Amino acid sequence: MTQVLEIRGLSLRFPCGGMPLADVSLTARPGQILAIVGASGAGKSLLARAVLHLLPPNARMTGEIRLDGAPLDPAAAAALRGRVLALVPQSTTFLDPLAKVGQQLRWAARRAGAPQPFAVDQALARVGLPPQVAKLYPGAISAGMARRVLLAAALAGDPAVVIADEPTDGLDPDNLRLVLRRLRALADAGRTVIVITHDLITALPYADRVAVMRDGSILAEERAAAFCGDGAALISGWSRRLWNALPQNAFDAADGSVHA
Ligand SMILES: Nc1ncnc2c1ncn2[C@@H]1O[C@H](COP(=O)(O)OP(=O)(O)OP(=O)(O)O)[C@@H](O)[C@H]1O
Ligand code: NI
Repeated sequence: MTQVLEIRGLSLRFPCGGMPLADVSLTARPGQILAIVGASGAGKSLLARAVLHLLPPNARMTGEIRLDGAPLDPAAAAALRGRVLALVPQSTTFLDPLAKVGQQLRWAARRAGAPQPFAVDQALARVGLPPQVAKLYPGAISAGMARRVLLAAALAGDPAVVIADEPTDGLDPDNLRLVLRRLRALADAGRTVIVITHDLITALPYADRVAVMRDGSILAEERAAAFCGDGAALISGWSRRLWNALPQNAFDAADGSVHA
């Protein structure tokens, strides 16, 4: 099973200017959750889409992406997408409004080569959804339910590499924990998991490593544990600024400011 995902010197340009990704290098490893955190517009979703070669047609990409050492070019990505390499997209509009949830999960499972018949009820239960949801159209479920349906669809074929783009957005605390625990369990079972989020505080207890992204660049890559305690193990000044902004540290900031 291919699992080590390496991104080297990845840059993205749009013809009308702008460089939404600038020389991004990252490695995601089996058995770990790599959290990619950054503000809105940092380039997190474009990075996810670049890995799967699902970019806007006018995007020009340079750099290298490898899966277990083999180049992940457009042809390789097309062959592996949805099977070995799964994306949980950020937008719930990726659900087909004209097909029932159960049908969409069966499609995802067939595309992924999962054993048939596919156990839709179990797939729903694993993301905290009752079996009746299978019979509903996306228009009849809430945004938080739709997000979990997208997760269930992405996981239908037990992919080796999972990139989840804001998988907890809009979820209540119980379901948020359920989703992150599910992703943690996948990593513990040897899968390679990337969680993209603007919410460091929520992701931190589940992550192994944290990459901090801003304006299309990776500013820092740290062990998640380095954000605990006094943050002395943090390597980068950027990470320290993030650490200062964690609620438990807000009033301990060296300069006394909440927004370090
Ligand atoms: N098709 C496109 N053409 C031009 N610019 C784009 C295009 N898609 C995205 N961008 C720009 O690239 C930047 C990064 O976008 P991206 O969606 O990756 O951000 P993000 O970090 O995922 O933000 P969010 O947290 O809001 O989801 C943004 O400034 C955005 O305007
Ligand atoms: Ni995004």
